[in-house]
Amino acid sequence: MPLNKEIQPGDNDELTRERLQATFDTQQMAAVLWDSDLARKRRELAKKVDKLTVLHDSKDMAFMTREEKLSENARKVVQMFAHMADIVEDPSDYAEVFHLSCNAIGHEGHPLAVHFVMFIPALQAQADDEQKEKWLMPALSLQLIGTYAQTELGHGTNLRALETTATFDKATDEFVIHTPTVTALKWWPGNLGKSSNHAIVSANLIIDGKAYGHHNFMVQIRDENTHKPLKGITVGDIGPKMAYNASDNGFLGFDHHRIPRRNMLMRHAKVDKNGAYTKPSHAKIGYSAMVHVRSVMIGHQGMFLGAASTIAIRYSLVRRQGEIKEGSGEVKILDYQTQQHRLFPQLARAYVFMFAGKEVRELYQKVLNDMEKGETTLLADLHALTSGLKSVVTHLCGAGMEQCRMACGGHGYSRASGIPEIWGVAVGGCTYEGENMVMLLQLARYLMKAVKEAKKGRSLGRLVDYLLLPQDKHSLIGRVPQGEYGPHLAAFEHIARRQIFKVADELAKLQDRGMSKEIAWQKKAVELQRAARLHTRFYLAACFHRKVQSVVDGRIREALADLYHLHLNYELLDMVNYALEDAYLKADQVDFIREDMYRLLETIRPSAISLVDAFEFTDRELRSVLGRRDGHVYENLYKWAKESELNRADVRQADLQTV
Ligand SMILES: Cc1cc2nc3c(=O)[nH]c(=O)nc-3n(C[C@H](O)[C@H](O)[C@H](O)COP(=O)(O)OP(=O)(O)OC[C@H]3O[C@@H](n4cnc5c(N)ncnc54)[C@H](O)[C@@H]3O)c2cc1C
Repeated sequence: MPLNKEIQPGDNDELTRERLQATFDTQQMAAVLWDSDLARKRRELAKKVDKLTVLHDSKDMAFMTREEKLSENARKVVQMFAHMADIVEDPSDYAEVFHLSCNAIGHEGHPLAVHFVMFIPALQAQADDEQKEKWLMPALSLQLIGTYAQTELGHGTNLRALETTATFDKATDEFVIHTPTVTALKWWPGNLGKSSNHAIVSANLIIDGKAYGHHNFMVQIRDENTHKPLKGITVGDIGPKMAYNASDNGFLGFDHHRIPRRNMLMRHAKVDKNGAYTKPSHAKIGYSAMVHVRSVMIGHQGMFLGAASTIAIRYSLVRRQGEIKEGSGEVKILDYQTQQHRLFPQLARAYVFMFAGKEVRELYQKVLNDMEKGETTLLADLHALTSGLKSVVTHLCGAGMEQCRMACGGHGYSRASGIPEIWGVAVGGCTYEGENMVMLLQLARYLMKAVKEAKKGRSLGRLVDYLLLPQDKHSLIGRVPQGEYGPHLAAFEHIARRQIFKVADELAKLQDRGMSKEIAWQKKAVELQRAARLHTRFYLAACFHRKVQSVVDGRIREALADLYHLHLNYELLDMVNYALEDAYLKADQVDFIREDMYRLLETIRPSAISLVDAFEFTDRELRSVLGRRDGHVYENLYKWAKESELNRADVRQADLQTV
């Protein structure tokens, strides 16, 4: 039995030869990436979806109009729920259901996406017991379909400036929801435009003329039977986007629309019938729905980059172009060092983003459990961690996927590669759930607080403990026996710590000179977001280290360690200017890192196919001709092109206009 369980009869010979070189069992590696139980569930689920033709794309999504995509995904999501009990082992297992959705529907969205990703988690976290009783079961059984409406046409990041109002009317025990200006229209919420009949709406709470800031309200927006917008409500779709075009992101306006007082989500903040307001125990407690999405999106981004890496690496093993040695025949493009240097670091990032996603989901679960008991100490840590990870991971994913696309040459630019669709979806993550730059600055604020504590010899939280440690003057990279990577990780730590303290000192100096705190912050904002990025990249490297250490199987651990060491080298070179500034690294050490990175590219090359096979993406899920598991790319590219709507007739009426 070959170690690589992906080998199947009928595969392209080149890929089979590649797969026979595997030094580890791909299914065991899949268990490290997904956890063994989920990996098993994913495999079984994919087989069931293969047999259920109602869940298959009726034609390639690339050839569909937006309206066709929306209808197609509405059809499939209904079928998905109708067959849910036969396909998934545990419908409450988010990861399993997400895998089903990736196979059946893809990444461009469906009418129930925000309902499950944001609406239900927001209800779970912010509704009180009585409200949960009323709305949660109907939501879970799809009697009501909801979205999360926070962003407005005029304001996204600056939540304090949101204009929608919820004014308490004591006489009727109701809130009056109103959109006072065009810029107050809710804008962007997913599945608002056409699909949802309810929305959790963020609005500025006003009682007796006093504003209490934005709070969340459950608002029915469409009739349950006719699906028509209710009186006083204007709702529609915001039009086509870069991607997510199977999703109906929408706009929403209210004309003095009345809802019962008890429609304010009251687990934390409360308003009684006399208009008395009780504030939440923690200022950020209402953000839990956003933190939830951030905590799942890290792993999803890892999956997106993993998918793009799978496509590009498989294709690079099928594609031959040019010769390395004249006369010895065309080589697989993955044999070029430049191609390896382009792709393997992206693969390593995909792995570590998946691992970080898992760590963060575990922390989120812990924070949720704590919050049930009224304990909120870890919420700030989680907020800081997810803010940094969300920003760094989405940014690096976007950049990494673009490398994957370019590595596929012209065919990468075709929708047949599948990369443009995944890329478009992935980079949306740079903006939603908190715009990246803004999130980095929020993490920077936390880091500046942590410096203040560190200077008093105290730690603000586990993730910033390292700020208490002394700074080494010089790195030991290249000065310890070959194969020891402790000094590499120490370099990440050093670079992050130095930048964090440096910018804290600079801020303090500006303020000592009489500059206000706010203006000083502006003067150092770019340096502050750099500090946040470096802190997060250290976290990611340390997370990779923890994962490698936790693996028991020797062969898996060795293969994973190669990827980890490549990651350390590649990322360090990417940020080497910080280590050169204070002469922490010397030029010969930088050369050492580079040479070791080139060595690792060669080491990883024979395992490349197995490292991507280990993601166990199905062809149905990848939706890529280039990334086909069996490697039969060319004949299928030709077949795919023939499906183009422009090929339906040899000559169309419009073609005659130009002759
Ligand atoms: C695909 C997608 C899906 C979405 N889904 C939803 C949804 O379901 N529900 C919902 O409510 N919203 C949704 N949104 C909206 C999203 O949450 C907002 O777009 C996001 O919060 C950013 O707000 P904005 O668009 O107003 O950008 P802005 O806040 O206007 O930001 C524009 C630029 O200004 C900069 N900037 C802004 N403030 C600062 C600051 N304080 N310091 C430094 N720089 C700053 C930003 O860095 C950015 O570069 C979605 C958006 C997208 C793209």
